[in-house]
Amino acid sequence: MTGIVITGASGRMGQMLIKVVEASDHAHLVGVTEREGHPWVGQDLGVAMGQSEMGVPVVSDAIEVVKDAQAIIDFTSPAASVAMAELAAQARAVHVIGTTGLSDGDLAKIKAAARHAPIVRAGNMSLGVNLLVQLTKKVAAALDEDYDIEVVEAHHRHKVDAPSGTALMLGEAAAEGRGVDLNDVKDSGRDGITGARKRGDIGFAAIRGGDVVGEHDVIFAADGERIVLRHLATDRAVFARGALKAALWGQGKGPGEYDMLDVLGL
Ligand SMILES: NC(=O)C1=CN([C@@H]2O[C@H](COP(=O)(O)OP(=O)(O)OC[C@H]3O[C@@H](n4cnc5c(N)ncnc54)[C@H](OP(=O)(O)O)[C@@H]3O)[C@@H](O)[C@H]2O)C=CC1
Ligand SMILES: O=C(O)C1=N[C@H](C(=O)O)C[C@H](O)C1
Repeated sequence: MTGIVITGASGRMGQMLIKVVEASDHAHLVGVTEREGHPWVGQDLGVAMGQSEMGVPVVSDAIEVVKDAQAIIDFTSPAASVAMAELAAQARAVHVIGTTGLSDGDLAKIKAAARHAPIVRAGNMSLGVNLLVQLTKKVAAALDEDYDIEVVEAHHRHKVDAPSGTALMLGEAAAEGRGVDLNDVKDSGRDGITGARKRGDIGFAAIRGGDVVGEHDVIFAADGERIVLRHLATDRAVFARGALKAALWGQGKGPGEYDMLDVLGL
């Protein structure tokens, strides 16, 4: 049984991850974290959730629980994930990072931590999206710049980052298929008199509202036809199941940065 720590236990993904790990025959919870000052901190997890005692502490200082863990599953905030990467590296535990909105500076710190322990990171941990990444690469490689590529995503009203991590994964896949660097062709947040679309650009658009779990379209639009590759997530369990799979897959792996394509063998 692999001992797991879940960070951000009260969050949308934290709660889903707790359910998925609790239901697993291959993993068990050794601790969960919440940010300092959160009302759950200091309580037993079961009691905090309004259920019976689980024997799992909710702590704000992750050091207390990471020492007993083989893997940490982390869907929180960029600052929290960077701090956790250092702790997980010290404990030589597998760190699964689902957090999105990471800056280049955050990514550099995560890369440094991965010199000491395995880190699996992906902006989307579902099988469906990772398959769509591969399909996007293939379609982009088959089409020339007569086909304008646009990535459109929709998420719930609470989401704080845009474009979504998934949209960026899909944009990077499209750029790779075309043999270009996304940084050179990325066009996001159009507003006002932006001028006509530049040939070869990869555009991004974000919709925020209600309780949308996560929807992504990759559109290849040419004169006379349009190809649309679409993924609709309707249940956060798809992300949580992928994250647990990554935590188990990472056991025994050497230090380094991995993604869900590695985990899923895609
Ligand atoms: N890769 C993937 O497949 C997916 C990625 N995500 C990403 O995961 C992240 C979280 O999403 P979601 O669950 O919806 O967000 P939530 O805001 O619901 O949850 C985040 C949780 O982390 C807590 N937190 C913040 N800082 C710390 C800290 N230092 N230590 C411990 N806990 C902390 C927050 O507490 P508080 O609210 O009190 O600050 C909150 O409970 C986002 O970046 C999102 O984009 C989401 C779904 C799938
Ligand atoms: O914040 C979310 O909810 C989600 N975030 C991830 C992203 O940024 O792509 C994955 C999923 O779409 C849900």
